[in-house]
Amino acid sequence: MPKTLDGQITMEKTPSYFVTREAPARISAMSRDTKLIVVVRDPVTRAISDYTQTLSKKPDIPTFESLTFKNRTTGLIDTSWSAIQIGIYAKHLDNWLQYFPMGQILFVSGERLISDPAGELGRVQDFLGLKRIITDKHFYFNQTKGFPCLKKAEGSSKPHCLGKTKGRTHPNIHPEVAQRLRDFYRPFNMKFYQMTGHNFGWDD
Ligand SMILES: Nc1ncnc2c1ncn2[C@@H]1O[C@H](COP(=O)(O)OS(=O)(=O)O)[C@@H](OP(=O)(O)O)[C@H]1O
Repeated sequence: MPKTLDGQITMEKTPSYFVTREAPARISAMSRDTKLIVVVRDPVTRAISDYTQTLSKKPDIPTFESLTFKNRTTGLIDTSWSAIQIGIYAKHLDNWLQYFPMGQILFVSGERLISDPAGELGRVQDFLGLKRIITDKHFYFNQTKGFPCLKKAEGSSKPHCLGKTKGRTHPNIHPEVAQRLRDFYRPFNMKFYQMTGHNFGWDD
């Protein structure tokens, strides 16, 4: 990490940090004051999104259903499959709380990042002790993309949406499979809501 000067904030983003066992100890050893931001979304949608991303690179992988279950008849879920494992947020958070207090971690709602990007980024700016520079006026909803986009990209006068790999169409998952996954995640989600003091609304 480069040294941060007064008035600067150094940021580093890697999706796998949150689920990497060694990450909290290593980051804490580097700087105990590091602020941590984690974007979380409904773990069922997250698993399907994860699968969709893998499928786009390896079209020959088995179906989502066959990877989800260890045993389809009993409904036993394969928790060793990373797409499932990553969504057990309470378990991963437990690991971080051994090294960082809750006040140093901000959980951003992936759903609200889409429905109210300025509101969610407002929380991020407050958490980082920044003035709320990014507001509603920076975004518009792009009907073609189906997502919010920036009215102007940084250093440009043109609108900017995230790339093609963000916001892919998900395959249809059998409702029974999705329901079984909802039931699986519910207790972990409840624990996560309790730990963070925030109901993300995935089980409403
Ligand atoms: N504004 C905007 N535009 C496009 N996409 C948006 C936006 N805001 C959030 N999202 C959601 O971001 C999801 C992709 O991010 P990833 O989690 O794959 O990013 S990363 O690879 O972990 O960095 C992606 O998930 P998928 O829909 O499954 O592709 C989106 O739902």
